[in-house]
Amino acid sequence: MILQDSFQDQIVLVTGGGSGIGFSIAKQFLTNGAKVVITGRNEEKLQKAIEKLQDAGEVTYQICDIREQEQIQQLADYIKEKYGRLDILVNNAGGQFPSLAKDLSFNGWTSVINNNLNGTFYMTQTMANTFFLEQKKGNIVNIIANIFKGFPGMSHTGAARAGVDNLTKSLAIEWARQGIKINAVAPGIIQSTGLERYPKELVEGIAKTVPVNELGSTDDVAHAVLFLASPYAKFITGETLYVDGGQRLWGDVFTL
Ligand SMILES: CCCCC/C=C/C(=O)SCCNC(=O)CCNC(=O)[C@H](O)C(C)(C)COP(=O)(O)OP(=O)(O)OC[C@H]1O[C@@H](n2cnc3c(N)ncnc32)[C@H](O)[C@@H]1OP(=O)(O)O
Ligand SMILES: NC(=O)C1=CN([C@@H]2O[C@H](COP(=O)(O)OP(=O)(O)OC[C@H]3O[C@@H](n4cnc5c(N)ncnc54)[C@H](OP(=O)(O)O)[C@@H]3O)[C@@H](O)[C@H]2O)C=CC1
Repeated sequence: MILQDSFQDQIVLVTGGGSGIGFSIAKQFLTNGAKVVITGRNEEKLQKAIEKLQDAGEVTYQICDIREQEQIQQLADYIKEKYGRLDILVNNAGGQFPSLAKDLSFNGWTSVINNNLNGTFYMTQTMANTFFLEQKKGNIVNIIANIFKGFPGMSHTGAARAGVDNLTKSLAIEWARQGIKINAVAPGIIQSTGLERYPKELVEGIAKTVPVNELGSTDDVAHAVLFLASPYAKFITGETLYVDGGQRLWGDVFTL
């Protein structure tokens, strides 16, 4: 993507940047001149990612569970001390597991809501209060999922991501006059480390359920994120961009 140095020396935070989609987002920002902080819960994973990313530009990591408000404030303090500002937040960290609603324990439901809805809100509010509202400038991109027709088989994450989809619209308006833009990217099925954790029988042949007959790549998602964070999208806010090969419009994601 030609971005004409749009991200030169911009400070970018990518949650869950140690693997998969988040790793590609971090790499693309670095390649386009940004300084990037990646976060996650697993230090070894983050260190390995830094080793692979450091040739592309200035990148550091912080351990931060997005469900832990104290850890999020510590992360904000780290960025404030190191850079004095934050330009772009990518809320990519998240995850869930397949389960029919009837089999979900209350704790299983809560863990997925916490991970994908509450964690995203905690991170967004903390970074807005610490940086964006004071700066009167900021750009937020939330990674959600294909929830266009609901998410049968993963109703917990469907509910959580629909919450983030709507939060994106609300905050786009609440913060529009403060120079803050917020959009979302909804990936379809992406060939990534995350997908490797799903049962084989669910994933086998899944590309056939995608109209374009292939899975997306982590770079496909990263390109959409960079577009929304770039000046090319300066008049776009409160929007969700589907990166799904048309899947939201056609058939089932997986057989129940
Ligand atoms: C095939 C189509 C794919 C569709 C496209 C989507 C793809 C992706 O999003 S891939 C990328 C995402 N990566 C992941 O999803 C990572 C894998 N998931 C997780 O790491 C976890 O599921 C978690 C983060 C969502 C939950 O972690 P945590 O809160 O630490 O969970 P606990 O181990 O404490 O368990 C809490 C609660 O949840 C139940 N549970 C956890 N995993 C499963 C499971 N695989 N199946 C059923 N139930 C599960 C667990 O049993 C606990 O409940 P209780 O037993 O009642 O206490
Ligand atoms: N791959 C796909 O087909 C799709 C993916 N998505 C979403 O895209 C995002 C990236 O997924 P993908 O790259 O595929 O999968 P990964 O599992 O590789 O990435 C998820 C990342 O999030 C981090 N993470 C998860 N929970 C937390 C938490 N509580 N606090 C901090 N970090 C956390 C993980 O790091 P660590 O383990 O170090 O905490 C990991 O780096 C996720 O939100 C996912 O649900 C949505 C639709 C489809």
